[in-house]
Amino acid sequence: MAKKKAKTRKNPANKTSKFTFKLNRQQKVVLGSFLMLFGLALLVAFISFLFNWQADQSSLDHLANRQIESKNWLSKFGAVISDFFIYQGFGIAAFVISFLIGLTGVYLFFNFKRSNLQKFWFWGVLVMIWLSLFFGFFAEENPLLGGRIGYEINDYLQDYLGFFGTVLLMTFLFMVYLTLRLKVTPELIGSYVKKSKKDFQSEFDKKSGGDISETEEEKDWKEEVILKKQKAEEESASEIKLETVTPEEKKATPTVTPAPKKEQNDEVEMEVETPPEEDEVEDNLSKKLVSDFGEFDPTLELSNYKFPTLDLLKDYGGGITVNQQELEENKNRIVETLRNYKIEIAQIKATVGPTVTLYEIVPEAGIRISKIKNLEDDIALSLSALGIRIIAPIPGKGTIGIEVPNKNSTIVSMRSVIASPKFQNAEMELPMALGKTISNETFVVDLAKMPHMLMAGATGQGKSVGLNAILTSLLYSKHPAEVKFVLVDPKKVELTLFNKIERHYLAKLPDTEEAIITDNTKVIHTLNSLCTEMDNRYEMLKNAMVRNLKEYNVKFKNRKLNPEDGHHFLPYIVLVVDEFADLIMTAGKEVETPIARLAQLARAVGIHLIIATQRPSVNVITGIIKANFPARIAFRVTSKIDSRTILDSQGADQLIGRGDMLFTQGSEMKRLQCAFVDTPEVDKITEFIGSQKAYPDAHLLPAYEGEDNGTGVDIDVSERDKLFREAAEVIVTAQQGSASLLQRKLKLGYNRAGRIIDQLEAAGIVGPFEGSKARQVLITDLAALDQLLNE
Ligand SMILES: Nc1ncnc2c1ncn2[C@@H]1O[C@H](COP(=O)(O)OP(=O)(O)OP(=O)(O)O)[C@@H](O)[C@H]1O
Repeated sequence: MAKKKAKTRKNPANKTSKFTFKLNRQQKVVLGSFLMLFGLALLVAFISFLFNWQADQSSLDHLANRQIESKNWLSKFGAVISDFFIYQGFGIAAFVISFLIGLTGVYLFFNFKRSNLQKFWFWGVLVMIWLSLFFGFFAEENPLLGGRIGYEINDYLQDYLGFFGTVLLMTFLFMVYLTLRLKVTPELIGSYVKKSKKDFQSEFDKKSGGDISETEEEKDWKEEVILKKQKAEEESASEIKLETVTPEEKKATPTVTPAPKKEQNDEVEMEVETPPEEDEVEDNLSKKLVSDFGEFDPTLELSNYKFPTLDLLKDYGGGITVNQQELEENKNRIVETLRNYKIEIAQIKATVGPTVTLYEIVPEAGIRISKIKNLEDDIALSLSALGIRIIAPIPGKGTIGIEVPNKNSTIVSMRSVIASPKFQNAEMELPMALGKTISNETFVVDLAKMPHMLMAGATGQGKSVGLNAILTSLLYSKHPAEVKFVLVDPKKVELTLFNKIERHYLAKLPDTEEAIITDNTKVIHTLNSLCTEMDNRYEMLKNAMVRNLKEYNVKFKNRKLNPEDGHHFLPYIVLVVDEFADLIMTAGKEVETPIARLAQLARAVGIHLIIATQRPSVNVITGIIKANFPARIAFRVTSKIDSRTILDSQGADQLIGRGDMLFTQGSEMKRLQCAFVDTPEVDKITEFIGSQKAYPDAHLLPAYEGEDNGTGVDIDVSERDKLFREAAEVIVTAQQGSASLLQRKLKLGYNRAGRIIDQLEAAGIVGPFEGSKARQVLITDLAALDQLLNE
């Protein structure tokens, strides 16, 4: 039993070796010793053949005649086999064969790892052919050196490549051997030459030094110096040794396990067989596909697509101008105001941004931070400026920040942020260049990481420009195959420009005219369709055994997923909703529920949401929405309450408008000046894209089957799920009509549980869909259920 087990156990060390047939240890020893001796015999026969080949020519013709003797040390066998390998074969290069056969014997006999052997054979045979060609070329008249093969190859090459061509080819092959097999590189030769030069020099020095007689004193001094030098060298060597060797030793220690002592009385010898590793067919297939066709390129269909150029964006010119006088005045006022309240400042520093200047102050020891914070309005009054914001303390800096708006603000052009290396070199999935920070650095974030964003701001403060800036960033960085937008614009005027890129970048419901959604019912349909798309994508991810869209696409590009199984490259989908408040007011739960579902689940499948609203009140941005939108942008809002709703802290009410904004992604809050992109610029960009070759249609989302005609009341009884009854019992017992309950209790996938719920609704067991609440259960107990189902 134990033996059997041991036999089937794999030895990971031998994973790489692949054999076509299996030998046990005894067989290996027998075959190994045979091959070793056979290799030796060949060697003897070959050597002997070199001396006797002419004399043995006649014996070759009369093999059967026992009267005719052969001079070869291995007689007729030796003569025949040598003639075969040397004269008819590779010439003296055939010695390599005897070596390879002998070596194979050694490997088998001592049970060495065979991957090295394969290398020996591969390179051995190549060397043999090369040598044969070499001798065939340079010693054509001596058939023993190049053999027939050398002669023929040389003849063939001379016909096609000529004399020089053949020499060049041989030289090239020689270099290939030196580089790939012997790992000889020009650097190595260089260092070798240097070393031998040094050796030569020192030898020379020694010799010439010996001639000149040194005084005893000089000798002593030299010896001393040499000794010191040696000592220092030894020391430094031992130091280096300590550094380099220790980790290796450390690494080796835990893995070294003492080899089991061989039993002296080995009565029962256990044999461990290592079955060959089976190749993973799929993996092999994908590797083959990749090697044949290269990685899948999703951009191939629009391979001539040209990204919009920078000159489509306007340069609003001029960087930040520092007004020394203004800075000085502001500084004095801040210091004075604080002094009036007995707050002394130890240090003050100003950083000039595009719209605001940050004055960082370090108060004298013992000053309470809250005291400064409370002086916000007083400082604003003394500076007679709006939009003062006090950050006390600035996280991670240990200073207090006072942001004061500049008299003349600078426009941050979209062009400058798109052209910045930060954006151009951003290794992000969905990079968005939002604008510039207070220290005038371009601020780029990844929407894929956020994973959803909420944007609020009173009217005219820069929301639409902000949305355009985000969309522009994505247009400048992503190919139409990689990202699709679903645009919801109840105002009907803000996003219409993007209609031009419908067949490049937009996604829409099938059988709809316009890709940009302006109508409330269509919004509901589209949101539900996105939920279906999300579920479908989850199913695909599950089948592909990956966790997120990025991994899925990598796997698909590597041709590890078969398109015939329904797999295809998945673009990111960015849903942009402008005027969310308007939607919620008119459609309420019908919009909130799918938005909440998408926000909760869609991140892994590459669906990201950007929602903008004028009115960030609590009935618009509900708890569930807020909880799922960690990234928030606030433009200027009208009240502290609005600021709290959107940012969970005040500050947005202190902004100065025109793209001045606060951005938070959870913890830290950043003040930014939003990049400005004007409508004509967006027009030019969409025109540039729209005039290029496009896909036949916009990206189609799954068709939405409305509740009235879809999940319908008339689901065929015969189409009920096998677990229908069981599910009904679970629901009735728990008196809770939720799909997730079924998922947990019956261990089902989301889709199946959802379908069962629909069937339960059709059977009148649960009530209709009620948004985020669980459905009402219409049957009170199991008896009633039995009665209903048996009817
Ligand atoms: N980043 C910015 N830089 C400079 N000016 C800006 C910026 N953003 C907005 N503005 C100015 O503010 C004006 C209004 O901006 P925008 O149309 O984006 O406001 P909004 O918040 O979308 O308003 P509404 O909610 O009424 O649509 C713009 O026309 C522009 O002049």
